[in-house]
Amino acid sequence: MGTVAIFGAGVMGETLLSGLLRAGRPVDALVITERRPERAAELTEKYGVRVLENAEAAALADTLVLVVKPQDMESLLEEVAPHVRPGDLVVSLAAGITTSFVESRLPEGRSVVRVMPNTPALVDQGMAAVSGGAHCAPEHVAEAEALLAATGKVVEVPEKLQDAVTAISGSGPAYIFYVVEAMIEAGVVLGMPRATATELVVQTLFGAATMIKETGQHPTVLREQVTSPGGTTAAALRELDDHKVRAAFISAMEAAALRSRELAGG
Ligand SMILES: NC(=O)C1=CN([C@@H]2O[C@H](COP(=O)(O)OP(=O)(O)OC[C@H]3O[C@@H](n4cnc5c(N)ncnc54)[C@H](O)[C@@H]3O)[C@@H](O)[C@H]2O)C=CC1
Ligand SMILES: O=C(O)[C@@H]1CCC=N1
Repeated sequence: MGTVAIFGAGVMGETLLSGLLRAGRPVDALVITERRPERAAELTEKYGVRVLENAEAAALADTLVLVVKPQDMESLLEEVAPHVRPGDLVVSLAAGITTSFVESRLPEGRSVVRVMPNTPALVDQGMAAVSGGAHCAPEHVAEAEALLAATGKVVEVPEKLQDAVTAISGSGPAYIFYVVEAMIEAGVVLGMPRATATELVVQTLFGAATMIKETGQHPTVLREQVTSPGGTTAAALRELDDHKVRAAFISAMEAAALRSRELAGG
């Protein structure tokens, strides 16, 4: 088994690291790099993983997974580029960063896969989309898929759809947490103790998500089943429509996709 190096062990780097370990990858087949020494020490203590400098890790690894912020990608690529050999695979998880951006900073002909993961990977319920670059064979894409499959579902998409993926499943968990926060606040306004409101909202979210997944029915059908004529749900949904919540979601996700397109430009 080749060595996987994770460059940048923040939220998403740790999520991937812990997922690979849970999936049974030996810790000595993994290394991380991390600019913040206290963060590196924390992860070594927690997982027993080796921490190397970027150049050392690049020289050692066959699979290089880049998990720094888009703004830090340029300088990271400068450090690792001289050490990326022809058979290596470079996997970028950074929002907005295209395969051609990465390829152009590496020696000619290197294999690059762009991935958009999400944080539910932390509980093995991730959703990731992968796209191969110009010098990728199907086995390179399959290798990246296998890495991400350790933490959830993976689909392959044409790279031009990656900004949309970022807006849907990459940022998506944050929209759901926002809705959950709002529903808990509403419960408190209605006189419910916060802990009980939280329990009711979280189980309702879990139940609704499970219904969508397991019944295979369209969300519109499921929503109609809850909406009695002249009842409480109809009263609530009219308020949501009056406040243009559906249109707000579309605008919000268009803004996310636009921001993803901007990020490679710095
Ligand atoms: N957090 C999320 O929900 C998602 C994040 N992503 C992408 O993952 C990437 C990382 O995001 P987060 O983990 O949230 O950010 P983060 O800020 O938590 O982690 C980035 C880590 O990289 C380290 N770092 C920066 N430059 C470095 C360098 N040159 N060498 C070594 N380490 C370096 C930082 O110290 C930090 O710990 C971003 O590009 C983001 O677009 C993608 C999908 C979801
Ligand atoms: O907010 C961001 O830029 C990253 C990408 C997707 C989720 N978080």
